[in-house]
Amino acid sequence: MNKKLYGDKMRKVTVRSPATSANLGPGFDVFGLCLEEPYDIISVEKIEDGIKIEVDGEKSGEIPTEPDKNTAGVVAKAMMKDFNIKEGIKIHITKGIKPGSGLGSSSASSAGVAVAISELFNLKPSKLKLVEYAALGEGVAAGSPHADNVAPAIFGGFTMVTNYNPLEILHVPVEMEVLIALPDIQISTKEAREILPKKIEMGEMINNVGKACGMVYSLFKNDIELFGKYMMMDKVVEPRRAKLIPKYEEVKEKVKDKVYGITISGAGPAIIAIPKKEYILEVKELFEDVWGRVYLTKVGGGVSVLEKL
Ligand SMILES: Nc1ncnc2c1ncn2[C@@H]1O[C@H](COP(=O)(O)OP(=O)(O)O)[C@@H](O)[C@H]1O
Ligand SMILES: N[C@@H](CCOP(=O)(O)O)C(=O)O
Repeated sequence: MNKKLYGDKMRKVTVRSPATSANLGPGFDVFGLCLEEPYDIISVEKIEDGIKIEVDGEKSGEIPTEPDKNTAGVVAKAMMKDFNIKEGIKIHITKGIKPGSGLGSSSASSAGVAVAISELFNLKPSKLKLVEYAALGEGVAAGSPHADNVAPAIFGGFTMVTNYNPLEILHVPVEMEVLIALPDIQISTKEAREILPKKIEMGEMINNVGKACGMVYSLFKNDIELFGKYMMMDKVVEPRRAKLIPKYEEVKEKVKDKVYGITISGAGPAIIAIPKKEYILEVKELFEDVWGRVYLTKVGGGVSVLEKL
């Protein structure tokens, strides 16, 4: 971090905002995991007035720069109003996370800008409050302000959104290596939510609550095998979205003895797997052959400040 004396004269803050993997099977709209890679780099700089947004990097041509349509702009606008900030800001986003990937691309911008603004104007909100602001961005990207990506992006580790209105987040720090495959297609979260049922059967509910409880228990017992087993047992969302991802079922079957768990990351098409140590490279190569891009990464610690000027 740049250690210049900034005091009141701080002009610019740059943060690294990570990808996140939501749902983890049975924890739809509740569970989220922060990843170390990929990530967006976001800087927020004071200007005279207004909110200006510039975007470059992965598929940046597809991302709106109007503040009301960009997730970062929506978050910035709300924070500046609530904290009565009279100056303007320029937000520069370098996308490292492909939009429509199932890796919380839109949320990374929301979470990153929330942290950068709070540092730049010395606002000191709680982490929970930052998640609340960041979740507003998801309203424009996904059509609902779900917080299961922004929560791990801000807290790091594994998070559970246990209540909306008021928002409640539980945080569990975890260490784990994960493989993320990114097939070369885009899935809009909004559309992947529309194919889900509005109501589910009692049996499906009992299954998913049971498996989700098992996953949380296994984290506290450090039992990665049990965590991965339950992660693959979602009966509600994953089976309905699996058909959107080419070769997903086929590959899942092929690697079932080489990973502790595998499921769709967020709304897809990204796939998250927890590989058994001895098969990491084998599974990585298989994913690369079928889907192209693969990240071998770890659970991360959340948005970090890179520079203050
Ligand atoms: N700052 C941003 N970063 C990424 N996507 C954004 C941003 N602002 C708005 N969007 C829009 O959000 C949508 C991508 O979000 P979403 O479908 O939830 O995918 P992801 O899983 O990658 O977050 C795209 O329509 C994109 O144009
Ligand atoms: N719970 C949401 C998560 C969407 O995550 P994203 O990374 O695809 O934006 C859902 O599954 O719809």
